Amino acid sequence: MSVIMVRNLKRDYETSLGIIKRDKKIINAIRDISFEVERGEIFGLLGPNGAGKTSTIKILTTLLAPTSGQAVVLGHNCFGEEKELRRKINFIFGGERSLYWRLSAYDNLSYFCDLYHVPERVKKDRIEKLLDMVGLGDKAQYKVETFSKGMKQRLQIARGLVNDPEVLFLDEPTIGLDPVGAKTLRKIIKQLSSEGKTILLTTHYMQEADELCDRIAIINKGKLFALNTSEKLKENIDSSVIEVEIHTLKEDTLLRLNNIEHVTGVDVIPNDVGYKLKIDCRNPRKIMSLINDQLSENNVKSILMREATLEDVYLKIIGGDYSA
Ligand SMILES: Nc1ncnc2c1ncn2[C@@H]1O[C@H](COP(=O)(O)OP(=O)(O)OP(=O)(O)O)[C@@H](O)[C@H]1O
Repeated sequence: MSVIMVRNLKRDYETSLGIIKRDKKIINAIRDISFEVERGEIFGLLGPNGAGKTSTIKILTTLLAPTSGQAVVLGHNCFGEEKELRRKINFIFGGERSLYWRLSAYDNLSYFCDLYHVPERVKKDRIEKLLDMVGLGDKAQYKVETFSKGMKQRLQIARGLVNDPEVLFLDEPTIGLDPVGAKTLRKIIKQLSSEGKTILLTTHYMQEADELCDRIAIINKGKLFALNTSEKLKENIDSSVIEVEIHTLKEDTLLRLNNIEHVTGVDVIPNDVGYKLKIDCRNPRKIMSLINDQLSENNVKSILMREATLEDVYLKIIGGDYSA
């Protein structure tokens, strides 16, 4: 049985418009999403702002009722069996301020242990172990208000583990962290998964998703657009990219590039130099000189060849369409 099972999930919000708020508008935040997550998996939900990621996590963590469809975690219905489920899961919303800043790190965790009815005989050991795990063992008695953002975020992770949850939901866990802080957090997330915890996370950082996630779901406008391992997602798009920076863009350049055999698409991104052309292709070595020929009048500044990244996949799927 899958640890998380989402089937034909839908969630609408009703909002009022205008000053006297008589006009109602329905927002279809989740239109139709289905996926399953297995035990020990790190599962990533990617998508632009407003795609429906947080709403999905809120439903799975029993904080929001679905409009229709099924959301089942650890065999418990997320709507109707909240009490049983809440003991076994936990969640962390990146950048949240659920910690008590006037209390020490230890006392914060102690407070949250009590909320989850963690037995006194295991409480002290668990708190110490968690503080060590997130690298705050020597800061146990320091007040949270003296902590940096990264330290607070790591304490949030510890807070999310006080009830030893089987499933952990992380909404943008590394948002606002410096590269070292984010790396430390990713290491902790991997360690948790290797201990058998199931993790569902959202992130806007493609490299992070690539490094962490066993499987990735890309959603947009409340619908699932792709679901697979990062490797398979990359294989499914044409697997190489030639990036060219040019000073000038001639009228027929794109047409000429698109006519080259093995070229499957060209994106134009204006930049400081003039334009960056992202040419999706197969057999890049074979067509490199042809591309160079076609760009001879475009004042080429640089040209490089690389394998497709998860960001290429994401941009291809989401395109420039950000309207929710
Ligand atoms: N309480 C609410 N009332 C009305 N509309 C809402 C509410 N919460 C979310 N929405 C709308 O639902 C849609 C999905 O929002 P959601 O927060 O789930 O997206 P998201 O993918 O998490 O976005 P982000 O990456 O910006 O966090 C958006 O159009 C949003 O404006």
